[in-house]
Amino acid sequence: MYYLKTEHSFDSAHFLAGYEGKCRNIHGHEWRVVIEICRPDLDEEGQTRDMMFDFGQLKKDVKREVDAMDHALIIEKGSLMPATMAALQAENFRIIEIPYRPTAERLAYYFYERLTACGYHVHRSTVYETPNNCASFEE
Ligand SMILES: Nc1nc2c(c(=O)[nH]1)N=C([C@H](O)[C@H](O)COP(=O)(O)OP(=O)(O)OP(=O)(O)O)CN2
Ligand SMILES: [Zn+2]
Repeated sequence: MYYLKTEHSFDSAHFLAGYEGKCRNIHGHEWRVVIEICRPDLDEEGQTRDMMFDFGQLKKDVKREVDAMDHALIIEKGSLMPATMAALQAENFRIIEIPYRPTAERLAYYFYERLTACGYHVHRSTVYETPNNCASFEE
């Protein structure tokens, strides 16, 4: 099996609703997203001969998906009071609501799904919250 790996980062804020500890407060991370794709064989001719996939295209697709989460407040749907949401929206802050807690695990799954939907056979999706802490999803 051949594997290709690329990564891209985004800066966004989140908080963990219901968490007992400092992470219940809004705080930010430089999230590092590492995507690994795999394929058992290589292209046999043309521009991508002896490649499983062109890095250039993979990098573009990963960057697009990751940049879509950049400089936002990522919120679990329903975890803020409606008045708080309304006030944030009135300020025109960039809010991304997701249907689950914005943990590294869930974001790893989120990017796994997004890149799979782009047609990649994703081997593993890893999201680093800090340089030392990461979570991965793979089938
Ligand atoms: N399994 C998971 N555990 C935690 C997650 C997560 O996504 N998956 N997330 C958090 C918080 O978001 C928090 O930002 C990270 O907490 P912590 O490790 O305490 O981060 P710090 O870098 O600030 O740690 P210090 O050692 O205090 O510098 C928590 N857990
Ligand atoms: Zn955090």
